[in-house]
Amino acid sequence: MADHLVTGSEEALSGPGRATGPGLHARVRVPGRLDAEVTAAGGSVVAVIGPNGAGKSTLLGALAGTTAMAGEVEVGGRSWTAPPLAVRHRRVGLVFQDQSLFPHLSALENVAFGLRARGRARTPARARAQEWLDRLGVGELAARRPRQLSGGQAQRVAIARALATEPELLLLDEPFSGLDVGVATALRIELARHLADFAGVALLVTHHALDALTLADEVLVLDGGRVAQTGTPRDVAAHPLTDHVARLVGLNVVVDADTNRSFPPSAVTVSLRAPEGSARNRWRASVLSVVPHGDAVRLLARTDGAQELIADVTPEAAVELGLDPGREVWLTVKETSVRTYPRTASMRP
Ligand SMILES: Nc1ncnc2c1ncn2[C@@H]1O[C@H](COP(=O)(O)OP(=O)(O)OP(=O)(O)O)[C@@H](O)[C@H]1O
Repeated sequence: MADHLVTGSEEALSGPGRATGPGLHARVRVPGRLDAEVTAAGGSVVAVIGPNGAGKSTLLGALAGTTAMAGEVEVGGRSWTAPPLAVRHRRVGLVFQDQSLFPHLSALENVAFGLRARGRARTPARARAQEWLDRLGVGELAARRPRQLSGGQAQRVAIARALATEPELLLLDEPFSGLDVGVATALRIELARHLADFAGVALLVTHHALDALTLADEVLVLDGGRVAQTGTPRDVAAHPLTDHVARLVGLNVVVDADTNRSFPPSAVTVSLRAPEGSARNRWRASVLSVVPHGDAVRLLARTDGAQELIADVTPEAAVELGLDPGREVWLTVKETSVRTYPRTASMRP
């Protein structure tokens, strides 16, 4: 049975400033790679997160029609799979990490290309393309070829190209990776503005908690080709069900029978001697890495039970305790810092 995801909540539909348009319902099966169901309301932004190989790109490829799948895809109440709709007839806008702009075309021609393919005459297509480049802040670069653009500029052109055709589905596969932090931040803010006006469904594959928290209305967590969790960014960040998401949002999660127990790294005490307290809240562990983290030092350690936990300690404590990789330590957390929640696959009914 496919895992089930319901995204695009009532709040997403009525949320401030969100345009609404065609929604998405898909049940996607790609043997050995993905078995998932996605429902998202028009105007919603769904962050797709999960570890490497989880099936994120496979999901986007199946929706775009470039990856063969079984199941169904329905956009705006119209089936794209029965009968199969050719890739070029799917109203999809794609933005990838490596931009995928045509190298022999100028920025303007790249954006106009999609419009021309949809039957617009040359002059209006070029005028519209220029408008979109202007909106993305790269209007003055219209005549440049992709190789004459910086990574951030090229990604702006790619976003302009994707949005210019007014797609029903916008698929963004790690659009900020490979960009400098400052450039990525500026582009994230810019994209948030355009997504607010976007009436279709946007799926954003990302490895960054910040993207999910700032851009998305809903989060879909994939793991091993299955839907591991769905919910609002706030739900998922507060109650991560997978180690991957726990790491992404900077929390420790330990499993205890039918419950997850989560706690922040700042709540973990590190000592060299076995501390008092319940076995539930203390672990013997070996230090794996020690890195600066803001004003603190972040320690990653593996417990005797092979669980990886993170702890933040002061730089003084790190020196005093000799916290180098390989060091055997005890980790303790106070019960009052632990949040307990069920190990269910969805936070929503
Ligand atoms: N063209 C392909 N043919 C067969 N299997 C593939 C193909 N592309 C990916 N896979 C496999 O499908 C599974 C899902 O891969 P996918 O690329 O969708 O994961 P992902 O979540 O996007 O990962 P990443 O974060 O590393 O990009 C993996 O096991 C992968 O090895």
